[in-house]
Amino acid sequence: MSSSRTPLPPSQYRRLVVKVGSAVLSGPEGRKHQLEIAAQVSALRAEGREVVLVSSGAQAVGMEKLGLREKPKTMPGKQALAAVGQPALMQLWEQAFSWYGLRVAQVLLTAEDLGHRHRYLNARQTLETLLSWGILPIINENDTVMVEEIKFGDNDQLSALIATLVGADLLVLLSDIEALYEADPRQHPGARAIPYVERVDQEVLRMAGESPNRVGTGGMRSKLLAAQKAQAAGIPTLLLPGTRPESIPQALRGEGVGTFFAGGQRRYSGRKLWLYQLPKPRGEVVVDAGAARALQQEGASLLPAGILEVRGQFGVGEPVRCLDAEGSLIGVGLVNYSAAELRRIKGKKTKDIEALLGYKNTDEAIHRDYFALVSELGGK
Ligand SMILES: Nc1ncnc2c1ncn2[C@@H]1O[C@H](COP(=O)(O)OP(=O)(O)O)[C@@H](O)[C@H]1O
Ligand SMILES: N[C@@H](CCC(=O)OP(=O)(O)O)C(=O)O
Repeated sequence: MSSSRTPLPPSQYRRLVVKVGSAVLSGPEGRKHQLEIAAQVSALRAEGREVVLVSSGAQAVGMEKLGLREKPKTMPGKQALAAVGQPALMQLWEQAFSWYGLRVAQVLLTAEDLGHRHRYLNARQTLETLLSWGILPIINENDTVMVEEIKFGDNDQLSALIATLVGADLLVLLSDIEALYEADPRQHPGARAIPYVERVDQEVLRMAGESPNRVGTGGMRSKLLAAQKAQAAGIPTLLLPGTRPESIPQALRGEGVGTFFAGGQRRYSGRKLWLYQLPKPRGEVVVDAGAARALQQEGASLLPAGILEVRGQFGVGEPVRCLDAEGSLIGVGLVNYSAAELRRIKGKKTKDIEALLGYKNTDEAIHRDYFALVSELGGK
């Protein structure tokens, strides 16, 4: 189950996912930064590295196109803005990379796309094909069709998922800030930069200030959560100033810029890692103490008998969070019964399932092979 990756020296990272935040691409210097990032990404490619770009900025570019000073507050407003900005954003990238003879491809995804295993694997094949053709994939969330329930959260989370999906050696987060600081430097100008983070734990998460910048979505906390997700996959993360993209080769040469988050031990691979990283479980099941113990200590599957409560609406095969009676997260798994069915068989013995439902799918509500325990991964 657990597998470890031998840490590579940064100079040998072959496959990189580079995420560019809206703040870097907007404002009077936005186009300049974009051109400079294209130059640096092209240089990485010329060195024989593969790059997948995750680019925010559809809404920021949309604001510029429409001459708006503030981002709309409503979801349809943001979606309409992204619809205006996304083609313009892609046009700018296409132009910028054409200087270096690089062809680009647009890939728009929703969390729902990566929340279904076969669609997840399909997305991977598409990205692998593009990379094998020497084309630079440029990914963004498909803002125009997303609704809150199927949203990734933000592109920091998306980039960590993509890094896992393509088996990247490194995730690079380009933001409008030099590094992670002890505290939000906007509120604490004296805060010191942190060059190295071994593990993203609660203490590190507390360093992040609450709100993002004017155009960003996630803020520093979301970058830390992305680094944590990448860490669970054994992938290191570099947080660098996208306003100075020459920081990318500097960091790869081992010069102390930005913040480096160690990759750590990969605890899971394949399906279990995917379950752990799932952006949006569809519902929750609350289990009794006996079931919690069986799941956590005995490596058992979850039987309907141990379920106390079923929350939300989900279908067969969809991911749900599993909580103990105190509300603590035990893990995430794929259910063998729908929410409506589980409500009818919760707390009941296995032998009664068929009589209650008129059929029996399997004995288990969640099979062990489709369940990822959060405790083994150090919290989520
Ligand atoms: N501890 C911290 N260290 C560095 N930056 C922080 C910290 N806490 C909050 N921030 C803020 O996070 C912002 C970057 O996040 P975000 O607005 O999401 O940017 P992006 O558009 O690049 O995704 C910075 O501008 C910074 O003010
Ligand atoms: N998909 C959105 C970006 C969302 C997002 O996460 O933005 P950011 O925090 O700047 O990386 C857009 O293109 O405007």
